[in-house]
Amino acid sequence: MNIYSHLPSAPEALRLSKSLLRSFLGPRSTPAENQPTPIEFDVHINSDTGFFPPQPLARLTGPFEIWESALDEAKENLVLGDNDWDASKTQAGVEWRARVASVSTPPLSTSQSILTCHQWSVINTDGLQNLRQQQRAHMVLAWILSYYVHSMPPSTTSDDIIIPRSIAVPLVTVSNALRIAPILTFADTVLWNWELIDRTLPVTIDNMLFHTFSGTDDERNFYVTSARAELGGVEMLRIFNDYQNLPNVNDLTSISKTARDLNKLAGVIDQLTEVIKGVRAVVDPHVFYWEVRPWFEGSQSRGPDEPKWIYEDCAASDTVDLSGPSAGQSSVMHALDIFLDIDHKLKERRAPAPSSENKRSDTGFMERMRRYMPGKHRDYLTHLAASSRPIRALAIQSPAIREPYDAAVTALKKLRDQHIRIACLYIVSMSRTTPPAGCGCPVSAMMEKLEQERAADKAAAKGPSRGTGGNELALLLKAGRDATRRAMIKDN
Ligand code: HEM
Repeated sequence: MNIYSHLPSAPEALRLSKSLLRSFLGPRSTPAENQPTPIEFDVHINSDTGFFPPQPLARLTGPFEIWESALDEAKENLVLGDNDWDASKTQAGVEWRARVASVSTPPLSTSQSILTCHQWSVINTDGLQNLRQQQRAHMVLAWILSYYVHSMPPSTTSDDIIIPRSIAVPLVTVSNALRIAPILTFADTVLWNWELIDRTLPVTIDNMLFHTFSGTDDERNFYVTSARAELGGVEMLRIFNDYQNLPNVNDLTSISKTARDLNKLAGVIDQLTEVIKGVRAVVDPHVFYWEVRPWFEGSQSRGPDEPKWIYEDCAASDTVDLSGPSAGQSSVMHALDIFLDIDHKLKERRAPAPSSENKRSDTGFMERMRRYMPGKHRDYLTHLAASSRPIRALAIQSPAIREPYDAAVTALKKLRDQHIRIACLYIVSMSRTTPPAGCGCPVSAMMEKLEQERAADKAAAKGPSRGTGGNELALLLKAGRDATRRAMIKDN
């Protein structure tokens, strides 16, 4: 290793020395001793998997095997409830749901009672022996829940949707143990939803196989893209960790390292932007919008007039968090926001002042999304947020860090600009199209075109597009981008 390449040049050393003098007035550093290590938060930075478990979660056995087989069967046979062109699939859904719910409702007929040969019951989750088994149980039950709700034919009434106790009770119990929302989350679709293609090879993106609801490559590639961003983020976690563990933040060596690491961070964020951009090549927007995204909807994702999900035998279904999964629940992205001190809640006085649209947006969204993360990951974020050496404050005091800090913020702002474009293409534009047609004949094509025009009118009348969390999409994402820009020191 050439150590000279890591030393500052003469003018840079002069600048750093001046900065050092000024830094004595800056934030006080605290010794790094007795700091919890990332691994205590289930964040495996050293083994390169970050918020992913270091190995895939093993299939559950014993009494829990019934959940695993129900999920296998659902993946094989179930389709979205509005897919009415394949009667055999519709029937498979009816039978599967009856079996899962058999513990709630007595069988109606002899033919249905035959279906209960695998006896469903409310399985006690005390038998799950460790964190990994609890995570697996959450993932399997959350997928079963999504299959249960979204394979139902579209409701013609506003009646609540009852989630049978066979799913609801163990899901809520295991969610309480993990301190995560009792619904499909980013962890269930990305962090815990994979196995190794070749078990003799390490955990890398090319060696991970993701499972899907729709059976499409588009859905698989959507998870791969999110996973790629998540694994790319491990390098950021290392940077945050190194900074937290510096014995002192004010000496010349530390300032020089921090400046270098912030520049490196800007480079990593640029790579994540490329990853997000890359989704266009591998995920078809129409397939995503019509065949993948409906599986992600949570309770009342389409608005407050939609039927609510009620968890049988679980107290206070009304107050639990039941939004759908989103990369907004990725702990890596939250860690980045915390490290750079992005003020999504508009609590700080920063320039340029928030627009009236910014103020109208859902400023509590990012904080709410943390409740959809595993509790241990949230603890890591809390730990990071409690740092006694906030980097933005240090950058304000230390000219040598200011520019690299602003470079990292600029990179994150550009990432959010790019993400807005993607979200608009995949959701806002696609909401004006019609679902894929069952037949390719010219009459059908003409009917489809007419239908599309009608749908566009309807979409315009329906108001703004919503995220899976039910929020107003464009307003939310732009507010996040503007909050990022507001962190720039040179404008303040
Ligand atoms: C087809 C690709 C994607 C689409 C359509 C999409 C769409 C969305 C939507 C609609 C939201 C609003 C929150 C909600 O769900 O209610 C959101 C939030 C978010 N997404 Fe994506 N997303 C995509 C890919 C990604 C990827 C690959 C990342 C990885 C970095 C990402 C990171 C985020 C973050 C961090 C948020 C929270 C809001 C913010 O930080 O600006 N998204 N996304």
